[in-house]
Amino acid sequence: MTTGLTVNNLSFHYGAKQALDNVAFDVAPGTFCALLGPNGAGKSTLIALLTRLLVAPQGEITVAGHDMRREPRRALGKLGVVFQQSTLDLNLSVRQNLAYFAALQGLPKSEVPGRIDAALDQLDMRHRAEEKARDLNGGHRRRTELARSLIHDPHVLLLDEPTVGLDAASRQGITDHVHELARTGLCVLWTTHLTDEVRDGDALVVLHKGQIIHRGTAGAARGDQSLSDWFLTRTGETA
Ligand SMILES: Nc1ncnc2c1ncn2[C@@H]1O[C@H](COP(=O)(O)OP(=O)(O)OP(=O)(O)O)[C@@H](O)[C@H]1O
Repeated sequence: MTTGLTVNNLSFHYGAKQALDNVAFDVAPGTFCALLGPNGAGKSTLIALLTRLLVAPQGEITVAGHDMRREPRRALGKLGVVFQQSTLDLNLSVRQNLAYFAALQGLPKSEVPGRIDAALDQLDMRHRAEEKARDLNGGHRRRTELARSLIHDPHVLLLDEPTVGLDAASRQGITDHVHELARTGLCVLWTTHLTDEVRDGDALVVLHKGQIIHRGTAGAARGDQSLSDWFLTRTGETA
């Protein structure tokens, strides 16, 4: 039994359209895994299945040893998620957004203030805690969402193209920070179509037209080429 993320034999159709075809991979604790795929590869569908927004008729998903089909509450309880679209309530403060999520997670009330402070400290956001989410820039909103995703001590962190719409400095900051979280033992799955967010030491899963066409370490995959050129030769798409 793994404490990370395991996906086996996962397929999904939207009507006649096959979005995922027999997808299988795993991500160990302490690993930053980049799920790289061009537009339409199936990344969002995979994230929807991993978060149970969609349920696949076939295949297995295990989160920290909990089977998503048989023990969905336990599996989801070990997951932290940052969706592609912001899900902050812009009329609430940073602290209120996190408190709302803590209540949804059923965390004991007495623990909530301490957990919020610890999560905000991790993202260097404690000094912004009382500001309305509406008044934050895109990078700080993302950091707030990342802090929120950590508040219940997940074992597995899923991020669906988390840098979309951010400026270069914010993109770099979030990418660095999540790599650091993986170094502290978290199992991270980061979907992207941008090869510059992937580092040589990262685990790499390449999804193309619903199928996994490569698994390995990014540095070993690209060899002497840039990852972008390697990706182009494998998929015919630029990234
Ligand atoms: N609701 C839907 N109904 C029908 N087909 C869909 C639906 N959602 C996605 N698809 C198709 O499934 C395939 C995978 O889409 P998905 O959104 O998962 O890819 P993606 O890798 O996340 O792409 P992007 O980076 O553009 O978000 C695509 O061919 C897409 O057109």
